[in-house]
Amino acid sequence: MNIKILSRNTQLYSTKRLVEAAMKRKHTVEVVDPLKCDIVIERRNPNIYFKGDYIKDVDAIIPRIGSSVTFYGTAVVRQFEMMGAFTTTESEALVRSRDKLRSLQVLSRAKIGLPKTVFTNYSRDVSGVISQVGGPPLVIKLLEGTQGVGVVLAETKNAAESVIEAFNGLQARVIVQEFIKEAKGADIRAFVVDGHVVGAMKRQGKEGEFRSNLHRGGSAEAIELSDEEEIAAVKATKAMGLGVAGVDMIQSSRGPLILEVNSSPGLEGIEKATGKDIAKTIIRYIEKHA
Ligand SMILES: Nc1ncnc2c1ncn2[C@@H]1O[C@H](COP(=O)(O)OP(=O)(O)OP(=O)(O)O)[C@@H](O)[C@H]1O
Ligand SMILES: [Mg+2]
Ligand SMILES: [Mg+2]
Repeated sequence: MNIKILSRNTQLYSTKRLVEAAMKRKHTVEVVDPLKCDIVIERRNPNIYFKGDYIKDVDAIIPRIGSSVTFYGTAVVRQFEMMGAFTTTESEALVRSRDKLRSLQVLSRAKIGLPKTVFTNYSRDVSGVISQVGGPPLVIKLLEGTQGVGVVLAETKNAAESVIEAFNGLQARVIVQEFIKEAKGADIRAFVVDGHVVGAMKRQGKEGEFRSNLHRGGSAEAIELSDEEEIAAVKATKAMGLGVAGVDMIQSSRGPLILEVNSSPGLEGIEKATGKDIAKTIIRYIEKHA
């Protein structure tokens, strides 16, 4: 098959692994920087112009779209869809996943456990918002953060008020969320491909850090999910409409709670923690569906 990996950087671990896995299975594979693609639109003839030529006969694409280029990256994914290529991440699902508020709305309708979350447009009544989520300590998140940046723990009412007011002053939209203390700075990343959990790890934040993100210095180890956790991860991925997803959840006293569903989850952490060939699993998923 002719597979394109949409990625800005051929040297990234995930990109390299996907290229390697596709080659091993005898596919033709190329890394395409979505920002270097021109989208050509005319009657009944959707095209993409890349490096001086039109891209032709693509069977499948694997979008690896960073959150800073969501708009253009999604347009390129959509164009490949118009050209009839199979995609491991549909453009609609990609956009949906990039907005934490929209994601939580979709997940809540699908009856998936979530930390109680409040979104307010303009918080004249900051203290009302704070009491909605059960008072401090609470978590404040930028709507479009990633890698743990823009996720703040406010331990007192005063701290919560100042942080919310500061973000509002910067015109940054935030959600306010109950803090799940029992998680003790740990979370679970479940990697889902084609409706199945293909690997899972528990991440622990470094000493004194409530965020478990590996980019924030957390450590990871492979774990076996409980049935309840596995069902939650699969259900969340399905609700988001994603073929490949990294589902983040925390263990609470009332069961697993989903924090977010990532649509371009990195392969390095999960492959190193589990020793599994996740890249190959993604290529096999394409072989089954493209
Ligand atoms: N409500 C909460 N209660 C306890 N811990 C939380 C809560 N929300 C987030 N955390 C911790 O903070 C981390 C980062 O939060 P979240 O996943 O929402 O942000 P992110 O910036 O999008 O991260 P990612 O890089 O995984 O996309 C979580 O992995 C978890 O360890
Ligand atoms: Mg995220
Ligand atoms: Mg996360």
